[in-house]
Amino acid sequence: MGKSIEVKDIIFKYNETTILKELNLKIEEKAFTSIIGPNGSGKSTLLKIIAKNLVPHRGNILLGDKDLRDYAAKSLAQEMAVVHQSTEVAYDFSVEDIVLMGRHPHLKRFQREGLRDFQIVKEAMELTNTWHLKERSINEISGGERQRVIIARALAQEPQIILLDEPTSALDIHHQMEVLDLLRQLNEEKGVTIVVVLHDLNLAARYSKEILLLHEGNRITMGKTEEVITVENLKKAYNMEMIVDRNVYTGALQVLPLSTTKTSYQRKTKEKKLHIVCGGGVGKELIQSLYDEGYTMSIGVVNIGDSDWEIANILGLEMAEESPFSPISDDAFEEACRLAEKADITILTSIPIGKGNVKNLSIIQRQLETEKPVYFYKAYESNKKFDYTDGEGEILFGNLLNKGLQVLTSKDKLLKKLEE
Ligand SMILES: Nc1ncnc2c1ncn2[C@@H]1O[C@H](COP(=O)(O)OP(=O)(O)OP(=O)(O)O)[C@@H](O)[C@H]1O
Repeated sequence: MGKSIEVKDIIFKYNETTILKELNLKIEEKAFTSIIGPNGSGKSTLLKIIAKNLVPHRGNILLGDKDLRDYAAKSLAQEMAVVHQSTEVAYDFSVEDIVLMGRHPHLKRFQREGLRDFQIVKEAMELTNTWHLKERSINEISGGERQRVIIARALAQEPQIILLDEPTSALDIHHQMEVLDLLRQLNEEKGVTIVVVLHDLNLAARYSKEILLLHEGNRITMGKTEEVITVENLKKAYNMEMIVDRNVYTGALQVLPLSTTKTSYQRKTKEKKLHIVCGGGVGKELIQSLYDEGYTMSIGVVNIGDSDWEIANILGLEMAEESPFSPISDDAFEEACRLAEKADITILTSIPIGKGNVKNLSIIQRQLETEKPVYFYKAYESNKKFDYTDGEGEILFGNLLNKGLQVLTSKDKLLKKLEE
């Protein structure tokens, strides 16, 4: 049976500096909890306290209903395995010997490992893709391989709880996903509680059921992933603007940090004013780049809540808005035309055209009737279908090209054109 972890009124200091400030939280059994927060917020310290590697100055930890202080090292190791950040190993053990060490909490004094122990070790090594390394020295394999070996040792321990501090930091993208998929599998199929410190917010959002967000030793919030990964919470912790939306392929929440280098006071603003016709997240990177370049912009028509709308909202841009998931109304259309008229240049992005937003092409048509430049920013060559109107969009778009809509196929070309 798994056990919950309850952190009660924990205060922890290094010398005179208070690192964790009266922290309270509960991680239920079978949870998959990520701990996130900026550098120095106390994530590793908290993990070490839960692992009983550090003793708090005040407060206590309950594992199930028993105080952590009442656990002997061996019985704690039967419940909980820990994968620390630094995976350096002092002695020249073979990889298999290192993983075998995971069996020690289950052996009696002087008892040798039996067949079952070797089987468990082999299984753990196969799951972590390390079996082929078994005879190599732990100090003569790569950092990423070593990290997977240490995870194999934790699995061989057959714990109900696994604590991991940045287990993916030395891994390439393939192995990052492999490790997190494995942790998810252990969690879902065997009910193992996973508590993992992660820096990568996108991985945390994709894999966790629950997230604890720390900032300067305080808990900003803890809850379901959707409740924690919000623009407001991330801003409080990381002191920067981020966009949060859902990945169109995986459906997972994703975080796009906006540039920290060009804060508003460092930005040199440009004279020219642009109007961007975008939507569905197609324009967000362009909007950020143009903003960093110093352009004043308006956008629309966009639906409220769409990720293009979100970035424009954060940057305080003027917008012609429509209600979420609603077709463009006449009022929103007129507002967008008014904004485009005020602009020096109008830019159409590669938006998919549906019945709801086909009016956006009419904004471009109107602008083409003026003397002002109008560009189509086609960020990538694609044969992907863009017309979902049964042909109307394609005809309208063809008309725009005939009327002189200029196509620019890279951001550099667009930026150069804007400078003319
Ligand atoms: N051994 C130590 N002695 C003194 N101070 C320490 C020690 N270890 C950590 N600290 C300090 O405690 C604070 C919290 O450190 P901790 O490693 O828990 O943060 P973290 O959130 O895990 O950071 P990171 O994301 O950089 O790994 C930091 O200010 C750090 O400098």
